[in-house]
Amino acid sequence: MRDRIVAGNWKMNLNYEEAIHLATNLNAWVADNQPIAQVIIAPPSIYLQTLLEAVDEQYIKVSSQDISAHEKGAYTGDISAEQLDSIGLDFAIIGHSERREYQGETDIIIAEKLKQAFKYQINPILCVGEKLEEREAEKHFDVVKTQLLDALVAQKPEDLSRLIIAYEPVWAIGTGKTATPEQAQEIHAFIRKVLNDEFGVEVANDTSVLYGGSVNAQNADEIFAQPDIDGGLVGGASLKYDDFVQIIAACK
Ligand SMILES: O=C[C@H](O)COP(=O)(O)O
Repeated sequence: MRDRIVAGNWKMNLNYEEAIHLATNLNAWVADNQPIAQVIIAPPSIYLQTLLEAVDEQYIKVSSQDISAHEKGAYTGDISAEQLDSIGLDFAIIGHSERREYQGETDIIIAEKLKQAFKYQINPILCVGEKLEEREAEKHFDVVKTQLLDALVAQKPEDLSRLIIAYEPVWAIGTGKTATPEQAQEIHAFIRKVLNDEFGVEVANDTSVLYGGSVNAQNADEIFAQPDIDGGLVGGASLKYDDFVQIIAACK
């Protein structure tokens, strides 16, 4: 059985008080409602340690939004896997399309980040997904396959048991345009086929593949009902308590 997961990527939103307020309310909701899905929050890095202490890890896991490709040294602003591990953090989003676009992250850099995560037993949420022009040119399967293989072939096979994948079509992120459940299912099944062909049936069957891109309280049910969609990576709607708990509850 694959893990069902709903992760909230807060991106660069919420001040300190808002972050504590949302995290503690979510923690209480999860404790009361015991959802099937593992709930993860990915706050800005400045709040990671505080939120690790503010929530109960049996209810909510805390994730970094990024990880350095380097072990240590003169990399101003970076946070290393070892540092994240040293505060007890178990998850990191890697290769989000906003970092690919605004920070120039390539598949080669992303492969290095994954190696660092695995070295320190951090579970990476690897983001892949095509841009609008790539979808319109019907290149989305090729783009996603290349992103997956470039990131994963360099990893040790035994580390792949920690892997979580998030398929996020760039044209659906923050735009209000969601992939239809059928479009999302089609590419999630394709991702599983690539995993099967390259890394074997166990990795294909056991890796949770999340959908991200304008998931909200209204569309979550239908998206999460697809057989190859194991949950969601949620941006905007994860900042609103009422919406996010409905999305968590929709992941059955
Ligand atoms: O990491 C989350 C995604 O970028 C989705 O963001 P969104 O739900 O605001 O479209």
